[in-house]
Amino acid sequence: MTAPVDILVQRLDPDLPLPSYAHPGDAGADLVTAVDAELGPGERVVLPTGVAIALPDGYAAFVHPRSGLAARCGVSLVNTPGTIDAGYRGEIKVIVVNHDLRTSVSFRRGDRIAQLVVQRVERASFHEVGVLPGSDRAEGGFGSTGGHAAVVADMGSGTDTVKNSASDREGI
Ligand SMILES: O=c1ccn([C@H]2C[C@H](O)[C@@H](COP(=O)(O)OP(=O)(O)OP(=O)(O)O)O2)c(=O)[nH]1
Ligand SMILES: [Mg+2]
Repeated sequence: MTAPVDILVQRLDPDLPLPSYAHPGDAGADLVTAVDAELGPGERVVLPTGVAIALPDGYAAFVHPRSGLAARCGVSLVNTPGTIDAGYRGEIKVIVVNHDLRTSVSFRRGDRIAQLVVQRVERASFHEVGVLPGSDRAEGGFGSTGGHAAVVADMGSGTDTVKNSASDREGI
């Protein structure tokens, strides 16, 4: 295993843990909520985590959802992944959303709500040109290669459910 990157952490709430990996080899270090919260269907909230960090230059950290919360409760992050810049010294906050249409979800202080993935990032310098070099993909995008899911539109009572035909699904 490669040597870990040292990251300075300020504990803004002395009773809450530092970000921590559940297992060796995990990519994400879990973050906890510093406050209780209850989210109704479709609601969102910004939750404090009780920690601030100083990333080394050339790194960023990304706040990712936890798949267990997503699968069990429909909970994700509005801005997934949230970006923590190397120069940011404020408290890491997590913008949680309850995507479930029927069920509320509650969090208790100390619950693990998200995970922080630390990565090296490149800085780019942007050079304006009149014409870009050609490529095989060219301007194709947004499903241009096909193979995506069918759209099923419910047209309301008294009408049949309308499914897009395969030819409709070859891109937009
Ligand atoms: O989920 C997140 C996303 C961002 N941040 C903090 C760290 C980040 O460095 C800063 C700014 O984030 P971002 O650049 O995504 O937001 P912005 O809306 O562009 O704000 P700004 O104008 O401050 O850059 O907010 C969080 O604590 N949690
Ligand atoms: Mg920004």
